[in-house]
Amino acid sequence: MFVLLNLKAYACDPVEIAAAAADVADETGVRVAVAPQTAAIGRVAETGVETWAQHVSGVGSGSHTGSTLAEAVADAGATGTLLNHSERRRRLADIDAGIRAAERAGLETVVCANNPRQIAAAARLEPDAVAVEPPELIGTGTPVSKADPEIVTDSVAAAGDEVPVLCGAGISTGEDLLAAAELGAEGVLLASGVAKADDPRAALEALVEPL
Ligand SMILES: O=C(CO)COP(=O)(O)O
Repeated sequence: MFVLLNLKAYACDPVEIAAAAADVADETGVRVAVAPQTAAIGRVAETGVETWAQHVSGVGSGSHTGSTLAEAVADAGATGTLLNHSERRRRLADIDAGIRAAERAGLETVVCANNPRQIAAAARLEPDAVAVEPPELIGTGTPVSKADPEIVTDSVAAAGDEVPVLCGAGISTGEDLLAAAELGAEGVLLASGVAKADDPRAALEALVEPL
């Protein structure tokens, strides 16, 4: 299972969480990546943890003020990027351009979507993986794998054989992770369960413990 930890814009210490994630990955062999704020990518990557961007713009270098270049986040140490997160929705053409920009920069891509229909469309754009996250469950602590297991199994079917599916929203425990795996997800995307925890290291350790 791939554990992709999205720190969003939470008021957490990204380096402390990244160092804990690097240790947990080393100690358990579980693939754990951290997606911090863009400005923290370099500092997070220095911990040795697999580092992702939360978003890249679908542009190359040029006159694009305020954009986030895929090449720039790759230079800073990121090896992958989320695209079209529920809190950063893009139009289809922008998602396509974002995937192509990420590919040019050598970044792995996970395209997020709300439901199995959107997962089918996202998978046709040929990202490395897709992630289904029902927006109504994000940040609730109610795991998608329990509240709406069919959205995961239907997304796995919709994505087809070629594109792995992650699931997210409300995932915070090892039990949630196992449930996601049983539904066919190859990873989880999570945020508040670790980023807002009093002890993020302990939260991460407990999360991967049953794997
Ligand atoms: O949006 C998410 C991850 O990208 C899920 O957030 P929560 O884990 O806080 O529900």
